[in-house]
Amino acid sequence: MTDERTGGRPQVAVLGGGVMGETLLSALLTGGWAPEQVEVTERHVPRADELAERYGVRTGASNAEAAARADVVLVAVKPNVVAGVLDEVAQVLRGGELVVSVAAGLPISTYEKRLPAGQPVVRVMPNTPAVVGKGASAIAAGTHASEGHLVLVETMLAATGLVVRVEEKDLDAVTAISGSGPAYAFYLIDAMAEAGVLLGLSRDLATRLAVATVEGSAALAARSGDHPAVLRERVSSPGGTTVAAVQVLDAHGVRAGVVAAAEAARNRSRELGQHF
Ligand SMILES: NC(=O)C1=CN([C@@H]2O[C@H](COP(=O)(O)OP(=O)(O)OC[C@H]3O[C@@H](n4cnc5c(N)ncnc54)[C@H](O)[C@@H]3O)[C@@H](O)[C@H]2O)C=CC1
Ligand SMILES: O=C(O)[C@@H]1CCC=N1
Repeated sequence: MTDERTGGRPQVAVLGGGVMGETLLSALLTGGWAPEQVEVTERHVPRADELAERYGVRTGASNAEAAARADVVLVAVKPNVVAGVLDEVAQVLRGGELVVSVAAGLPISTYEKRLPAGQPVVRVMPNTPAVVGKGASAIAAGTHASEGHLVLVETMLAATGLVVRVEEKDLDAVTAISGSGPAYAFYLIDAMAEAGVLLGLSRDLATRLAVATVEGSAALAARSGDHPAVLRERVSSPGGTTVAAVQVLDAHGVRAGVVAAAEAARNRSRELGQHF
């Protein structure tokens, strides 16, 4: 319902209340959606109860029932579950609803084949820092999605952080960089903290220093607009500690490892799409 009683906001059904479903639910509520304008389906009943309690939203197990009440159907289940969920909701869609999916790898064309003809679909690749408003999401329009649908998705994601529009062909690469990317950053933080402990710092202090350093470096990179290599050079005093450290990172192939990791993620994203 998009009338005045709902502040112009469409009714949203979030299908799947896991990590990403909860993140998007929380972003909708932060972005001005009222709890009664959002509904979550979740197969695992204790988890559904937890979300109802925490956010005051209606929860249930029936994807079809929630979709029948919704203007926007937001698919947030694992890729291997998406086909079954679409078959459930396709029966009740009236054609005007927007279907949004965050599932990794699955091409828009496969949604369009399973849904009623002409159904608007927008694909999104978000990431978990969205839960603190520091996420990075890319969105791509399906065949029948209009400018208005993209603007609506941008509004829905407004509280999550950066939102960019991309062509769908780029979403596997986006998944490899920003979708999976928080795991690379946490991997680095964990390794830095572990190194601090090895060097004699307490784990608490080492972790706080590592987190603040990565957070501060990201903020500096974002604000300065300088190339990351220039920012790295500014840390590197001639004959000092940083060049000694970076030389060891290079000798261990860390840069090549990051590139290979991203390629593996991109390839896995493609594979997920093929098993739809
Ligand atoms: N976790 C992440 O960082 C990101 C995840 N994604 C995508 O988000 C989707 C969800 O991933 P996560 O939230 O991490 O997984 P998750 O496993 O935490 O959440 C999936 C939820 O769906 C529920 N579920 C399973 N079958 C269902 C059904 N038939 N009807 C309703 N609920 C059902 C599960 O009980 C679970 O709570 C995936 O497609 C993934 O590719 C996209 C970007 C980032
Ligand atoms: O690991 C995954 O498949 C999902 C997609 C991007 C981040 N998490």
